[in-house]
Amino acid sequence: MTDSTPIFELRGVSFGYPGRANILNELDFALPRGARVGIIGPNGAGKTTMAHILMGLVKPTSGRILFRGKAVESEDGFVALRKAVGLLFQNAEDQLIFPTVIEDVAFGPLNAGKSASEAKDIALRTLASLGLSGFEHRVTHKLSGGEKKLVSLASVLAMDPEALFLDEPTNALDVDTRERLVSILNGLDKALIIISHDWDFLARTTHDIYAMRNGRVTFDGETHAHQHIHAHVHGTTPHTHGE
Ligand SMILES: Nc1ncnc2c1ncn2[C@@H]1O[C@H](COP(=O)(O)OP(=O)(O)OP(=O)(O)O)[C@@H](O)[C@H]1O
Repeated sequence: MTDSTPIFELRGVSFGYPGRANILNELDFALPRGARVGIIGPNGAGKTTMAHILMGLVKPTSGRILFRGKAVESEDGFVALRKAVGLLFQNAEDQLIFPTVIEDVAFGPLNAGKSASEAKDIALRTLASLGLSGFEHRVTHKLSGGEKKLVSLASVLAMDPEALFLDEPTNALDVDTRERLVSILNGLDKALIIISHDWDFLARTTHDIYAMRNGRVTFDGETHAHQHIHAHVHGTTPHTHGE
């Protein structure tokens, strides 16, 4: 692997759910090291499915997944990929499976072979880095939606992945929690790939925008130069960031 080898690649990936037409058609996508990428596309376009195929949770009908330049051909390969690329699920409930916060956040490090005390230390440090000190003994299912999202993120960051894949992270977040997420993500030295309908969020956290259409992902431009519409001082007038 060289510095220019992407962290992961999807090559010629096609997929359709049983009995339905293909939603991914010969899709190609690569995430370079250190890249910060947004993915947009209409509801039902297949963005979440693409994320799940990458992580080995759904098997493509055809095509290949490469991790650090090598084809992933076994569950062990996907285990290694999932350590390096942390997926933040669209629904925090899919991520948080234990009764308490500390158990959820320590699970990844424990599973990766850390001792119980090392895993606990990592979990406490990760929670503190997200402003969640004191949350460790909270009951997970009693947290608010925004708190669950941040604890989910802590459980992913505790694995210290090289890249984060976030699936619609701002859904149902209030303004303050969304702002917190922007500043957390901008403080991370990691590659990012973010699926979102939230233009303003993508403009503030990513550099390149890709669009999913007709089962493929294509480069749509740099975020700062992208014309778009969102709730903003510009109202609904299309504008360029930096204006
Ligand atoms: N397990 C499943 N079985 C059958 N169809 C499914 C399944 N999961 C998703 N789909 C369908 O596949 C299509 C793509 O879904 P997917 O969640 O990947 O889209 P998306 O681009 O992430 O959409 P959104 O922006 O609404 O989250 C949708 O029509 C969805 O209903």
